[in-house]
Amino acid sequence: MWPRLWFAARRTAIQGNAENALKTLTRASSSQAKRAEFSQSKPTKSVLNVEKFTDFQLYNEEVPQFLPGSKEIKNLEKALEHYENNCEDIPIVINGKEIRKGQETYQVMPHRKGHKIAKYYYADNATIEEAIRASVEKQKEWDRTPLTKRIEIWERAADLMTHKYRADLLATTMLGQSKTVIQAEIDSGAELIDFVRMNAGYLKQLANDQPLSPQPEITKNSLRFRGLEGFVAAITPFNFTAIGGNLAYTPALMGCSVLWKPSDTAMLSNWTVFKIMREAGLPDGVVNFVPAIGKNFGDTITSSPDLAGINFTGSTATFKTLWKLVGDKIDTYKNYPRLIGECGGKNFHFIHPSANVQTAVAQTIRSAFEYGGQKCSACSRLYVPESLWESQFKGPLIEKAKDLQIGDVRDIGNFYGAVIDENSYQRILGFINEVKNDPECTILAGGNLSNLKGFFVEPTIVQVKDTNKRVIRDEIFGPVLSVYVYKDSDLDKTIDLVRTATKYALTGSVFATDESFLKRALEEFKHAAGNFYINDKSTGAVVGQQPFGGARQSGTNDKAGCPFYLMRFASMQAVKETFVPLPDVYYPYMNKTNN
Ligand SMILES: NC(=O)c1ccc[n+]([C@@H]2O[C@H](COP(=O)([O-])OP(=O)(O)OC[C@H]3O[C@@H](n4cnc5c(N)ncnc54)[C@H](O)[C@@H]3O)[C@@H](O)[C@H]2O)c1
Ligand SMILES: N[C@@H](CCC=O)C(=O)O
Repeated sequence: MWPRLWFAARRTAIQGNAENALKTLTRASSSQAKRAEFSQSKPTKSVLNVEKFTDFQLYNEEVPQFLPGSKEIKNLEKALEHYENNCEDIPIVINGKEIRKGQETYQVMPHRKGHKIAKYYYADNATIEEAIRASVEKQKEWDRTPLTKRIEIWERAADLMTHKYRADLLATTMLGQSKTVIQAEIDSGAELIDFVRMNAGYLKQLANDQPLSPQPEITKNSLRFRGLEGFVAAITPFNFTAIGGNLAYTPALMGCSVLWKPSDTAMLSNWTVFKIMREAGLPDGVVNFVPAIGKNFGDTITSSPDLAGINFTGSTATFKTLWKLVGDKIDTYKNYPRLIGECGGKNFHFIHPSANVQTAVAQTIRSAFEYGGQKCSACSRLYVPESLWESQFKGPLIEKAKDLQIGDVRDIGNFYGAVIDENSYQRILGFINEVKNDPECTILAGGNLSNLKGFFVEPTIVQVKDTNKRVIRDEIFGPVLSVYVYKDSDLDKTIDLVRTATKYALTGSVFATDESFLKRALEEFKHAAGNFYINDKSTGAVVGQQPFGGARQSGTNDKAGCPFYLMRFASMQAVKETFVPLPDVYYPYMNKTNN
């Protein structure tokens, strides 16, 4: 009796009449009551609460104008005064405990290298291990925190960053990373706030996207988010405060616990982000602040069986080192560690003979020299056709580069400040000396450097005759632009060259008004850039508008600034809940009844 009623109920439900299906089930369950020892007597209810969201805050933060006398300028001036005159003592923070021990180190202002703005401590291996243990413990608890609660913290943090602490974020980024006010704002203001607010919005969208449950009275299917079991190491670069915040806190939003190793040369701004997240209500231990010597940190985290992921942005060489360490120890981990790495670039501007020259020149100057070329997306190789070069392009390009003023970032007339540190200065000097000694390279602008007061490098333009030169092939990460002038009749050959000349594939732009060429360019450069621009510069991706990342040696292309990025830090669990009993094993066609 019972199985027939059960299958009848299923059939009715499949036909869409849920109410009748339930009535049939009720009859079935009453006939079943006598055999309660085999099965439940009535349908059960769902025990899994799947949170649903309706309000998604998906909008970009407005960039203020910073006009003289404006409120934002007054606030900024005050904050700059404060951070210039108070050397902050930054601790290691593990599970809320502030630790001030280990090798003492200082962060200086790159444009005034004698001026210290922060003192911090390198965690030794034992301290890194302590942070790992604390993170692994915390993850179990944090992962049970409802999404709604986490999202509230992120939205509160975005508000704190927008209002109360915006000037602090900007000032610490300007002084510590030598950014002009506008470069600091598009990074530690707008982009950081966008990451924090929009990632919370993306999580709501993702959580709403639940699997099919065609017979919800009988079976409910759900997908629930789990953080990565163990800990995630966020290893972050100097050049974007926003990247530090995104790399450390997006895994946390998704239920992971994190060891954040900030860059030595972005310590003060990254510490400011950490403090804001703490004030917003993030429980202790979810993100642990662990400055350390890179190699010690890399060796220690990859030696832990609990390593669940590495969220890295920085140079290709460092990422490869980490990948190799993980590969060597793959048999020791409890999970397969997720490896997320956004790395270097050698980004191109390709000028077609039909291009609007004025735009192409202006966009190239901005892309190559804003923040002294220290964006992974900066244009560092320019291809110009012979038909435009001497007659229209070369003069304005050189003139504009020579016109750029560089110096202290507090002087608003300066286009950029200093490069980040002595290492960077010496690397750039190496490239410039190489081209000075190479008869196949001509310096068209700049080429002078000074590290007396700070690490200053003039905007430098180098024309190369041979595209195999290191200066047009390797990442320099400084204000050095290489130009190759191609014969108009060699268009096809040059396209090929642009595509294959480097190992990177991060960003690239084409400038043209010829539509058929632009359509062709979309195909030709499909794998040459993760972020591709038409008649726009290769820098300046906006969260939610141009999700960011490149392939080949430029990284794992996980596209920060869109919902897919969040999924890298989630290990989903599919849950099927069945509300009706199954008392027997037979199918109707078997024509068997229960005893
Ligand atoms: N693709 C992107 O989205 C993106 C964005 C920003 C910067 N970048 C790239 O970042 C680089 C510049 O940043 P950087 O100079 O800070 O890079 P970096 O590789 O020198 O350092 C990045 C981080 O790795 C740490 N580190 C160094 N050696 C380590 C090791 N052995 N183990 C573990 N950690 C180690 C550093 O201390 C720092 O925190 C450029 O190559 C740039 O193109 C890429
Ligand atoms: N997302 C930034 C680059 C970040 C890397 O340095 C841009 O698009 O310019």
